[in-house]
Amino acid sequence: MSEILITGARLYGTGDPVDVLVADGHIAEIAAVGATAAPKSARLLRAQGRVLLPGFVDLHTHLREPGREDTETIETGSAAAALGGYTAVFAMANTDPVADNAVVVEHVWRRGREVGLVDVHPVGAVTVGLAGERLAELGTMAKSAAGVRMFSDDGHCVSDPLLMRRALEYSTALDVVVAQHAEEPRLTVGAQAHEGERASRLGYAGWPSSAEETIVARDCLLARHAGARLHVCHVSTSGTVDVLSWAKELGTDVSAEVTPHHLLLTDERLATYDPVNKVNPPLRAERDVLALRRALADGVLDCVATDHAPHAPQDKDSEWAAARPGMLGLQTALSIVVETMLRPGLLDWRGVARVMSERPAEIAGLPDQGRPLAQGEPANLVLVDPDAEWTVRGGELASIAANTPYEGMRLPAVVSATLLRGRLTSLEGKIV
Ligand SMILES: NC(=O)N[C@@H](CC(=O)O)C(=O)O
Ligand SMILES: [Zn+2]
Ligand SMILES: [Zn+2]
Repeated sequence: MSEILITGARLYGTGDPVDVLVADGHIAEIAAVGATAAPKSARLLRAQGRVLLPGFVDLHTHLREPGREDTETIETGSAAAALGGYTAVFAMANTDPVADNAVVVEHVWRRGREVGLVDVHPVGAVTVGLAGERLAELGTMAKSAAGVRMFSDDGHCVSDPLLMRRALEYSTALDVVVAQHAEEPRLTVGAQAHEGERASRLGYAGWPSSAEETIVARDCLLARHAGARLHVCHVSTSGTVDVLSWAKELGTDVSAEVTPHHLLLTDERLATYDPVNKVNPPLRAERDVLALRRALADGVLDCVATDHAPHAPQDKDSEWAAARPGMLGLQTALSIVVETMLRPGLLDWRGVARVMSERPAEIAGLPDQGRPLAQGEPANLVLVDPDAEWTVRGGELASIAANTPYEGMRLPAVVSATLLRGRLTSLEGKIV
């Protein structure tokens, strides 16, 4: 395998620029500029003082294959991930057929390997067909070639407490994590938007914060009693932050993610009537956004996950109530984190590495991702130009779907290059 010499990179955005020699899929050497023992044949990647970080890990992606290849495929989603700086993604189980058995998870895993742009880890469904009635065969999926590490009915809440309890108990024996889409369905019947003044003025049925918070509180208690690990998907309210903070103080083994869109956007977007802003859980109030940012900075929220959710134009460009919830996220995540966390001084680049790479890799138990930038470590890397800006155009993103809420926005930070096990997967906005 050919060597790559990254010259003049700043590790975690700090200190003097250094040279990083990548060989055989690993970091072979880190030395002062010009001081590595790089062979003449090594390919040069001029970093020009840009920021080098461990490759990002997304615990929450919808790749839509099998079933909705008209909106995204494992190939196009992998390309979006590589362009966004990701080296591993977790593909949610709400496909058609549902990833509730070894055949489907192995297909997703194999297809991800064939494409080879990012490690695609299938998430297994908790219940058969996401129907919330019977547990799926978690053990068979965990022991399959796909080696499933995370289970979720995402898109649906495992709302039956007995089923959730069983899933948590079972997960401890398999050493896997159950990720919950926290939404008490009895409280969100017909819900269209964040319950509040804006939704009622527009006549939309409200999605109350309590529908999320009650499930998170319940699941923290269930996980604690089962001695199990729980992961909470797409946290959206300040009340959930309070519940998580309490549960963590008690020593509950719970982790939680926040999406870029919940860190930036509020239900003010409802005024546009544009369903590109419709997402589950819904965009919330300013005070929620501020609480989520603070919680991500201080570790009550562990990581950022995109909830990348491609949708076809016919499922999105309709009246609000008929539109599907969800928005693209893989190629814009870093820029939104820079805009909402780094620029206001809530996180430095070290912190960005923590919330976008290290913590998600730990939560999922990936041994070769989110590793330190040090000699001998796997070369899963992303090089970021912190000073560059770009303008988002949905039609230019690698996804088949184009449903980005950031259309036309000018955003900070550009991914210059992504390396997966020492091989370039993206370079200057192009797939390699
Ligand atoms: N987030 C969404 O609004 N939609 C997701 C499902 C989910 O994450 O709950 C989808 O699959 O489209
Ligand atoms: Zn969800
Ligand atoms: Zn999701």
